[in-house]
Amino acid sequence: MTVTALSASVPAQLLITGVTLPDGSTADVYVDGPVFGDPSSAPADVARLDGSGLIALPGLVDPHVHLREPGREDAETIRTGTAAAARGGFTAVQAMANTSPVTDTAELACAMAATAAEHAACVVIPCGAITQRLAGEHLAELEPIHRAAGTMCFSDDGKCVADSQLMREAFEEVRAFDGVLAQHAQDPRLAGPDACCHEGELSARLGLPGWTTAAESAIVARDVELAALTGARYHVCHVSAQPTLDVIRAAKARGVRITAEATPHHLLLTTDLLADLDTTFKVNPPLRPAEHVEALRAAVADGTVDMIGTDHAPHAPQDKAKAFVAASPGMVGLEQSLAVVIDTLVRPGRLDWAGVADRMAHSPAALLGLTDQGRPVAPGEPANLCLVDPEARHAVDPTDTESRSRNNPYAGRDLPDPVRLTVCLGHVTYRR
Ligand SMILES: NC(=O)N[C@@H](CC(=O)O)C(=O)O
Ligand SMILES: [Zn+2]
Ligand SMILES: [Zn+2]
Repeated sequence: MTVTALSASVPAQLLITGVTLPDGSTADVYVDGPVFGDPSSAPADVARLDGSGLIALPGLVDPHVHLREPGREDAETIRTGTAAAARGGFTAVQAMANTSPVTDTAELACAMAATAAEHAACVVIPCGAITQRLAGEHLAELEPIHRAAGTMCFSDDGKCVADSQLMREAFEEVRAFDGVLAQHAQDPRLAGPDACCHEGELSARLGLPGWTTAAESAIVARDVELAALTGARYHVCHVSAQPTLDVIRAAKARGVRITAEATPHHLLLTTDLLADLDTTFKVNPPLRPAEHVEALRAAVADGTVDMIGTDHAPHAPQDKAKAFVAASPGMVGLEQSLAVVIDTLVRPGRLDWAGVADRMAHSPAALLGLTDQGRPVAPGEPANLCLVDPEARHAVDPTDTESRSRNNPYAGRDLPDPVRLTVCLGHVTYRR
């Protein structure tokens, strides 16, 4: 099993025979350098791979990962985080801005892109901050970041932009280049920095500060009005709660330009995992009861939730080995994202492979403005591929990872082990 940085390889030539495409048809797929070629034009001695029983998805795109570089390279780096991405089938990721320093200037966005060009195993898009230092007081260099780094998406993720007027001004600035604001929806008065458990019977019993679903849905409802007012695009990070889904449905019905993502952990895990106060399961927004998990699955299936975003959030051991209220929130997710989608949505018959390609490649690529990602697996298209064995399974081992961190909420769980091969713009970035 190998993971390779893009800069350390040349585009490959590879013929994958008899593979199943997302629409259910069978075809040969020919990786001819950076594009897919016509299989009948492949040379007789080309390297071959038997694709029977395998699914050829487009390379997956993750709109929400934390790579921790610069500032917390002990927890993750661009190299290790994108290696985990390649192993998870991803060919592009958006790196959130809550690094140290925060990605709030054009210079810092370009520095991240330069590091990625040297070390990354997939395409890395720097997300720009909405406000300077994520402090929620003054706007960051929105338009300069867009101009310098091609960034379309801006977010204070980790923090909520609570100031309505500042949010309005940010919408107005990104509207000019058709950019999008991605909100970490957490009203800081309803769910403050200590909030760490879904507000309900369990938070009361454990004595943990509650995180009401209204803290999420109220912010999204406000932002919908600002998106409608300004005509700008709006994206909801890591939706966790049923009332928020109602707000998103109503906004879409009104024609507001809104998209939303769900994480794999909110699609599988429930709040009762907090009963033993294991900080691995501490995350923002918190794990919710089963009725919210079910509502989220239905929303991904019907398209109310447009895409999957892992919110891959690696943390060093000492930041998790603390009292529950003091521990850092977040969990890794890149290497198990497709596995969780298969078990929660594909196997139960709620999403077909074309749906997976849409929620995990086409939709996030459109959000980020990536024209060469999330495209069909077809001759003439960019050679981005995630080759999937839908039957393989294993017990998840948190130490068997490309990530530098081990805060894996699926430890010991029986899950699919689907990714056989990842190809990014013709480069074989992962092969098992
Ligand atoms: N999700 C989390 O609990 N933590 C994220 C920040 C975030 O996505 O809000 C992190 O950066 O660790
Ligand atoms: Zn967040
Ligand atoms: Zn995040």
